[in-house]
Amino acid sequence: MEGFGAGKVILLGEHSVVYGHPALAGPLSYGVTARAVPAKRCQLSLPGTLSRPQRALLTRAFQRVATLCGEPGVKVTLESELPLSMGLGSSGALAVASTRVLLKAAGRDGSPQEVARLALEMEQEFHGTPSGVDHTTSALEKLLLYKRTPGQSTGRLKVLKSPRPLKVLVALVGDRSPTKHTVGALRERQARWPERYTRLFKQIGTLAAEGAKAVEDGDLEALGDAMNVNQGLLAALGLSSPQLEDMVYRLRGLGALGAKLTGAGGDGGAVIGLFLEPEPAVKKLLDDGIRCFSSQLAGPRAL
Ligand SMILES: Nc1ncnc2c1ncn2[C@@H]1O[C@H](COP(=O)(O)OP(=O)(O)O)[C@@H](O)[C@H]1O
Ligand SMILES: C[C@@](O)(CCOP(=O)(O)O)CC(=O)O
Repeated sequence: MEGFGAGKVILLGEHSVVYGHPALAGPLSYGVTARAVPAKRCQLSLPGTLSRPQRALLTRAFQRVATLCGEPGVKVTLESELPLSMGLGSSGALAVASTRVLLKAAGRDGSPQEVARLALEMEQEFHGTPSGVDHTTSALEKLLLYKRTPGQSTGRLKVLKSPRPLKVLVALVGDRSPTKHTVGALRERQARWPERYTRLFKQIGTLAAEGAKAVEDGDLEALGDAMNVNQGLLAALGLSSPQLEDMVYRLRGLGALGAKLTGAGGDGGAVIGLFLEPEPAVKKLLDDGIRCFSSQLAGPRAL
């Protein structure tokens, strides 16, 4: 038995989404697969390479969703294609994959909405107070405009249709930045200078709403411009780094319509570039030894 949870990229609106503003996010084809085999009791099997605190965290998170699924008698193993804490939603994907396989083991399929509702239990263990955008995008596997309900980790969403293929290049740079730390450090700055930070969050939320309209209108140039402006605001919030900035400028130099960090940011993480055709840029970066790949987030696919 298997369950899959997709990774995600945020095109516009990370961090401000935590404060109740909209974000535009889409699913990756890479993700996490959870596999279950019959066992005496419900358990998560983990590789010996994980540290003791990591094991404890994962076991706790798994147990929360296992309880809700009625503790089916299975042993679950995980296989991830996503780098950890690099902005691609590995924890949300893990939560969705585990939830899907536990539901299946309990004899239920579960709608994407139900999967998202249950997976939140796990995601809360990783993030504390997630906006919900990661695991919701992972469960629905659609391009979404998502807005958190104040004080909660669920929200309202609109599934967006793109008349044009929406293709991004994703490049990985620098060291891991756990989301919990980045969100926590920003929370301290926001608490100290609330008006200044609230102003920036609002502006980012407006960009996300404008970006969603640009997607629906097929105006990729307008979407790319919103991404570039969003990057400037993320840097103003203290979420970028020299390595992330270098990659942003590199992708723009390679023809990206827009480029920005995606996810939590920090010292390192993922940078996305919106391209009409990303493959030549992917090839160039791979030749230079940079970890990267392309992904289509929405829109018509070539036959
Ligand atoms: N395959 C996995 N194996 C073990 N832990 C994982 C796995 N995928 C995700 N995690 C957990 O999720 C955390 C990463 O989540 P986070 O810092 O939110 O970054 P992101 O979601 O951007 O990858 C890891 O520290 C770990 O606790
Ligand atoms: C920074 C944030 O907006 C997105 C984090 O994404 P990731 O965990 O870095 O993939 C946090 C959240 O939405 O809960």
